[in-house]
Amino acid sequence: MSLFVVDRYIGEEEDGRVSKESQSQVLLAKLQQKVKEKQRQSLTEQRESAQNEQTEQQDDKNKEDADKNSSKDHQVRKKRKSKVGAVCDSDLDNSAAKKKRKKQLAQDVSSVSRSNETEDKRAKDLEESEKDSSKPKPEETSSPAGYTVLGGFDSKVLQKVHRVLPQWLAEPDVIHRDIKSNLTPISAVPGVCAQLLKKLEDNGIHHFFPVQAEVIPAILEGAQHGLLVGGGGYRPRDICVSAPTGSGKTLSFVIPVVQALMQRVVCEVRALAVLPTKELAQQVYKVFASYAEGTPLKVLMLAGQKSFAAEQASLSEQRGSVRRSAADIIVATPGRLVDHINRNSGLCLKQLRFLIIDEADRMIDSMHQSWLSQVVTAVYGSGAETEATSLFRRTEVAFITAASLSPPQMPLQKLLFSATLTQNPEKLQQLGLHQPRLFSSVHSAAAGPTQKQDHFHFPEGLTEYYIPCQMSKKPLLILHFVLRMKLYPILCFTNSRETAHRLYLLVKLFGGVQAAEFSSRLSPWERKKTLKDFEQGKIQLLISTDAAARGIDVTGVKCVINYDAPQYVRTYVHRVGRTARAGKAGLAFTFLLKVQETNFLQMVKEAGSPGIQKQLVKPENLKSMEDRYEQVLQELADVIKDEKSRC
Ligand SMILES: Nc1ncnc2c1ncn2[C@@H]1O[C@H](COP(=O)(O)OP(=O)(O)OP(=O)(O)O)[C@@H](O)[C@H]1O
Repeated sequence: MSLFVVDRYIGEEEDGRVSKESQSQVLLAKLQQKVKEKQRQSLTEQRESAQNEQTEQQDDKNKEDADKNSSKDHQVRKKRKSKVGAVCDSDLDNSAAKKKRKKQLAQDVSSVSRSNETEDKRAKDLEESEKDSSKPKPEETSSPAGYTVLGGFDSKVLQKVHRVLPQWLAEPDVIHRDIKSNLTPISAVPGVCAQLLKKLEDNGIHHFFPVQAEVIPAILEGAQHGLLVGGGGYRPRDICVSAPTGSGKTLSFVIPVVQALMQRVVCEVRALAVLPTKELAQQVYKVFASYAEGTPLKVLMLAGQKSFAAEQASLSEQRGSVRRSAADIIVATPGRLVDHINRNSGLCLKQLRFLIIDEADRMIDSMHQSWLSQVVTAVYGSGAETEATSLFRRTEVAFITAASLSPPQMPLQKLLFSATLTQNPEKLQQLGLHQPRLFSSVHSAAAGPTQKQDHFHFPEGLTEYYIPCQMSKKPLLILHFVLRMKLYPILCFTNSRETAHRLYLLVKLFGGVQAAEFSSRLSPWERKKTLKDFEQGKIQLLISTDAAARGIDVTGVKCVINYDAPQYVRTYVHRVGRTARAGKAGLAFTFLLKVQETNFLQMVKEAGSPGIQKQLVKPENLKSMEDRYEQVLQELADVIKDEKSRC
């Protein structure tokens, strides 16, 4: 048996420090232990078999001698019968045989002791090597049992293996992060049709943001010869976009998809956008619906806002004797989408051309729900009826050969968008991307091989602060912040819905600000209404769980407060990204307990934050609020008690 030591990239956490407890060492130690057990076992077996052999040999000898003796006795007895005086001769023979037997026995004993000596020596060696196991020697590599022992238990320096990204990840098309100084007039971006340009103008959009100026032409290029083939007659490349929060990623897929589909003749589901939450689906649905207006395209949402039956009814319509799709573009959440696929509700994805995965890193994390594999099966799955009627062949991504290109291809192009797109190739692998092309504001190659995987760009207009505080003073501090600084509208995040609810009750009881809560405590309808009120300025302070951390686009949020520090850097990036959107300025404050400070600041720094400043609040500034605060705490206790009794 031989072991191979493979230097493997074991993640960024291990970078720079060699851990004794690293998985590979533990595994190696286990293997070595097993090898030693085997060696000991084989030694015991060898010793036993040697002893057995000798005992057998001895038995055989004795038997042989006995046989010889008996035949001699027989002859002697014969002779006795003939010669009486021959007795002495026979006695002489017997004594010679005894002597011979003794000599043989002595030889056997000495050979056994010799062999025992060798075995003892081996066992001794093994014991010694075990005692000295922390310092294995190279000679140990050849053991009697034929095992090869590699490595040892001493702490040796592991060879540092740098992350090597695939070329498409290492060398992306770079997107400028600074929106304001990199605006492109909408008419200067090639490929956008007059109808959509007018629509953009009508919506007050005169310039494209950097991400839009790069990504819109790239998607359009894949559809310039119609929906069947991309540039050069090949299947279009999948597109991944990693750009800061609020940089305008939504329009960068809405515009090219609407344009690519607007010339269609027959209504079929050709674009599917999947988003993690109902609220985000609703938001993207609105943008699609707005730009599809005035075209023949129909946009539909499958996110559980309506009943399943109502959604099912809206999916298709009867035209004469055939049922036809009633949607060209569907915006869905993964759960509802899978429901429709599994319950055969009439959702047909056989003509799907664009699969848009927004908040892609979050969607990859929810891949265990296998929503993507179900969509892909629905796209490529064979159906007798479609095979017969369809002009086009659908084949999953594979090697391109002359034969595979001969029939007209109906490709499925995947478009991925996120502010925190993972650079982990193993995670991206799950998406089955075809010759992907990455557009990113983070240039990995330029940043060097030691750059952390979780490295992101923050919006240019964002200013970050942290406020050191004590647990008991946090509620009072937030009241001070909200009521004194008046940076409305404020979006405040907590780590649980219970905290969000209590904080909301406290602020409401204290008075002086229009507050609301946003979490899974509310029904979908209440959540929708709350967001609308917040957008319209009816709510000045929205206290929310991470339900509103991602993607939610509320224009003009001036300030984000992390009442509870987020545990993960991605959560932080998305939370603070609710402000400083579309090139505007914004503030983010994070309350940090003493114990959280070091780790949190390190995490944010490593994530690529341009700098987070310390903001101190003098205790005397809180003095004037303390009496009222104590009184409100009493009232809060009563309200909570009352709520509990009603549950
Ligand atoms: N070219 C543009 N000109 C002016 N405003 C724009 C333009 N493009 C987008 N916006 C506005 O910028 C805001 C942010 O856009 P969007 O929601 O698409 O950002 P995003 O990159 O998807 O952010 P997130 O990562 O947080 O989801 C929206 O209010 C949108 O209307």
